[in-house]
Amino acid sequence: MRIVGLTGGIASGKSTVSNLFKSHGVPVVDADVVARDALKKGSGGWKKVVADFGEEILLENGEVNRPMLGQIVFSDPDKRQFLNRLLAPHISSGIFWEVVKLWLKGYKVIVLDVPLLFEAKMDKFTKPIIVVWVDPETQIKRLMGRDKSSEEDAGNRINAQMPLDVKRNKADVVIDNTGSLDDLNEQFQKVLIEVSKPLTWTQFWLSRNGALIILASVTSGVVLCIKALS
Ligand SMILES: CC(C)(COP(=O)(O)OP(=O)(O)OC[C@H]1O[C@@H](n2cnc3c(N)ncnc32)[C@H](O)[C@@H]1O)[C@@H](O)C(=O)NCCC(=O)NCCS
Ligand SMILES: Nc1ncnc2c1ncn2[C@@H]1O[C@H](COP(=O)(O)OP(=O)(O)OP(=O)(O)O)[C@@H](O)[C@H]1O
Repeated sequence: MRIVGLTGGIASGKSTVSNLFKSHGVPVVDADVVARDALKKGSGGWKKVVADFGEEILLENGEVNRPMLGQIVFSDPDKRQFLNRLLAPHISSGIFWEVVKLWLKGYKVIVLDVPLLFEAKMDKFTKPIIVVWVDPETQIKRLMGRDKSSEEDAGNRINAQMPLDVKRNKADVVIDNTGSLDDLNEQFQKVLIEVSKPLTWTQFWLSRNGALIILASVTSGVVLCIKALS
């Protein structure tokens, strides 16, 4: 199985690229969705967050007040690190099980859309790594436009992540999303060809079909040995 890493900065366009992958039949595991599940009322992550941040971060219905928690953690690096440490085990296990589900379904290529792929050191499990890059002016403009946030809030969120230029230097493939959606789509078509190339042998043996071949070979080998010895 080929596990493609998709990352970038906040509002650089990862979800937009994810949607292109999905529309071409390539499944995507979205770490933001997994992280949201990890904070759902009653979950393990929710219990830890309520215990440590207090009930004042809850809405009346008992769900976490995400904008309020965001205000707290994106303006205070220590609190953000603390939240990251609380949620990291829940997010990584959630991603792991999503990958297992797709493996069982027999997908050969899947995409992990993880904003903090490098920060969380998950890059070592993915190849190739695609970084969606935008220039700083476009990034803050799109972030403020999408979230209806102030320049200060948007700046705090951007500064909470590894600089996008550093991520770009760590990439196998860079998508420059500073231009129009048509420009993005044009670059995406080349990326799609790249990630759809035949699997390497290692990736093949790690896929469900590869594992089934190994299992069938081992089983028939054992049966033949037993027959030969009896
Ligand atoms: C603080 C929270 C509640 C704010 O929720 P909100 O709905 O406002 O934002 P949302 O979750 O949609 O995240 C939007 C973007 O913010 C960035 N972001 C989220 N968490 C972090 C973080 N801890 N550090 C840096 N950037 C982050 C990502 O680029 C993400 O795509 C939420 O972001 C959260 O629970 N974060 C911690 C979990 C986490 O690390 N998520 C990232 C998945 S790898
Ligand atoms: N090429 C583009 N031209 C114009 N707008 C774009 C382009 N690409 C993305 N956008 C817009 O920019 C905003 C951010 O894009 P998107 O949500 O895909 O970013 P993201 O990297 O997934 O963000 P996050 O880190 O918050 O999950 C969205 O409103 C999206 O519609």
